[in-house]
Amino acid sequence: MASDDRPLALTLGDPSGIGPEIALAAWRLRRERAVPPFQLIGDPAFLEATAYRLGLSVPVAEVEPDDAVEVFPRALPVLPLPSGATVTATPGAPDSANAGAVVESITAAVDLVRAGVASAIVTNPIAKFVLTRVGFAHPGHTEFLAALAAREGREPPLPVMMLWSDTLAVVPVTIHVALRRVPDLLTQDLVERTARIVHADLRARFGLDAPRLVLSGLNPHAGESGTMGTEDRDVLAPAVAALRSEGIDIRGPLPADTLFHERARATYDVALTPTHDQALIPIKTLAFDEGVNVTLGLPFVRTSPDHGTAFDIAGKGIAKPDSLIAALRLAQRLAQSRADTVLPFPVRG
Ligand SMILES: NC(=O)C1=CN([C@@H]2O[C@H](COP(=O)(O)OP(=O)(O)OC[C@H]3O[C@@H](n4cnc5c(N)ncnc54)[C@H](O)[C@@H]3O)[C@@H](O)[C@H]2O)C=CC1
Ligand SMILES: NCC(=O)COP(=O)(O)O
Repeated sequence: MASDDRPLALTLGDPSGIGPEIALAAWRLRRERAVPPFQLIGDPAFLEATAYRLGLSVPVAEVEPDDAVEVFPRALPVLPLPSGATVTATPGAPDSANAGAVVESITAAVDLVRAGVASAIVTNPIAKFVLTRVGFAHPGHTEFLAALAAREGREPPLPVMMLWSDTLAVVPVTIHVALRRVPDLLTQDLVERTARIVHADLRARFGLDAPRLVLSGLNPHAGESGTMGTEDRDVLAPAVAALRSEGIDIRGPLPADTLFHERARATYDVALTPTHDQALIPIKTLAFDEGVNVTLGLPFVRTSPDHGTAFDIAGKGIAKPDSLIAALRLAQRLAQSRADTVLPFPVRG
């Protein structure tokens, strides 16, 4: 089967969050917004009940993996969980009783992609604490998917989180870790490996011949020559020098506070930052509804909306499906990408 013909695998996410309702909304907008065919991996009866509760006329069809594309125009295809687990959930009230189903949906999506039945994975948001309190060992999808991608006897790949939009693309070098741990984790090796993956994936999957990277500093004023912290001078600058000597177009470390205004954004394709929030605050400010979370460095394509479970609005029917739709569309394009396909990186100056 050609990659164009395969559906995307959409995970359940936290069933008490907005994932199920934005999946229903995305399906309703499939024609208007050219949403590519997807199948949700979960409990068909739960999706049906969610549609009913919200007053949405969405037919839900229980499918086999190969049926989704044919079914998609007329019904939301839902593939039951391999274990047959069912789901009950109260919107806005996360319950670790569903942790097994949430995790199983993710592993099933990876299995579908591995088997060549789905072209890419799109994940609905999970609440990390709901899973970790029942022993889930990974801080997020990004790290879990890398563990699932590991080949026997080999180190798992280094997963790289990129948040992408038409306005800005950003990569946090450290991801889900406490701020106080960042200086220790921010090694020259990590910066270099991260930048190499970003460079390679922007070329191979996003079709950019010569991606322009920048790296922000960790400290105020990128350390002000070592007077406000030494990591910028002693760790980040040598990483940039080494990467440049390999032919990677990267500048930095540059002061983070002046890296995200419009003229600065026109000078690069993607900004790498030492910490999670240095990267995610600007993109969620500029493009919250359109932003997509893409995991680079994996042997398969995975995207996700940029937002979380939004328990505060779950079940109210007001959650916007835009970021999920952007994630579905980007996943399809990346799965089909060839070297001659240039995705709209916004920031070409
Ligand atoms: N990819 C994933 O699985 C992600 C999961 N999370 C998880 O989500 C949980 C909640 O995180 P928060 O920091 O509260 O962020 P959040 O993104 O869930 O919510 C932040 C604010 O944005 C609003 N919002 C989010 N998505 C929206 C949408 N589609 N339409 C309208 N309004 C929307 C919410 O109502 C809330 O006011 C956390 O447990 C976190 O771990 C957060 C980000 C990504
Ligand atoms: N803040 C981004 C986020 O939490 C998404 O994490 P992941 O579940 O995609 O690893």
